[in-house]
Amino acid sequence: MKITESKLKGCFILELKVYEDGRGLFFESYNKAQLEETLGASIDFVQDNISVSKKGVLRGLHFQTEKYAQAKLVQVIKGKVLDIVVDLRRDSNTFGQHFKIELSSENKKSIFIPKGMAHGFLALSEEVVFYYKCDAYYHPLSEAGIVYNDPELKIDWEFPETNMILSEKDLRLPLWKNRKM
Ligand SMILES: Cc1cn([C@H]2C[C@H](O)[C@@H](COP(=O)(O)OP(=O)(O)O[C@H]3O[C@H](C)C(=O)[C@H](O)[C@H]3O)O2)c(=O)[nH]c1=O
Repeated sequence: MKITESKLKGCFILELKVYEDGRGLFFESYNKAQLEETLGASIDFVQDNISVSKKGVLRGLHFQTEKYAQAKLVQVIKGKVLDIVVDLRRDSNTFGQHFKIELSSENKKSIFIPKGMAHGFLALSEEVVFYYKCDAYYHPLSEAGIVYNDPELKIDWEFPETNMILSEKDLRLPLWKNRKM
């Protein structure tokens, strides 16, 4: 597995080693020891999530606050997404900046997203199966987010806004300047 740090400190891109043969292929989607060695810290995921999205679905930008903040290991099992991570950490020199990457079942890349980040993705293929591990449980009262088209974040989703599909909840998410801390 090749691991490189993104421009957001602590957010890593994992390129998994794929073993192909006449039957198909195999790859380790998660290896605790290798990830902990990279992080220099322990990681204990407690919840796995799967979402299925059709082309144009945008889920995000989401995060959980305070003690329910989640670190995530995200990957695409089927299809392709544009994945976006926003640095919410006030003491970070990339505070307010975002990192974007294409994740797909083809490139088999995954990203480790540390606590203190907002996360979202846009489905670029007809169907996307998105799978991710979280190191804190879902806690609805701690759910928070930032609206996808916030004028300060200036995220280019590289997709026609008229073709985007968002939940009512996500359309009503606050601006960056009004986000829940
Ligand atoms: C996140 C979550 C949701 N739910 C329930 C709550 C709703 O009734 C339903 C759909 O939830 P939601 O619309 O928040 O799902 P997404 O829009 O995919 O949310 C995710 O979107 C982005 C990409 C993320 O990174 C977050 O982890 C997560 O917020 O599942 C649960 O039961 N457990 C959970 O952990």
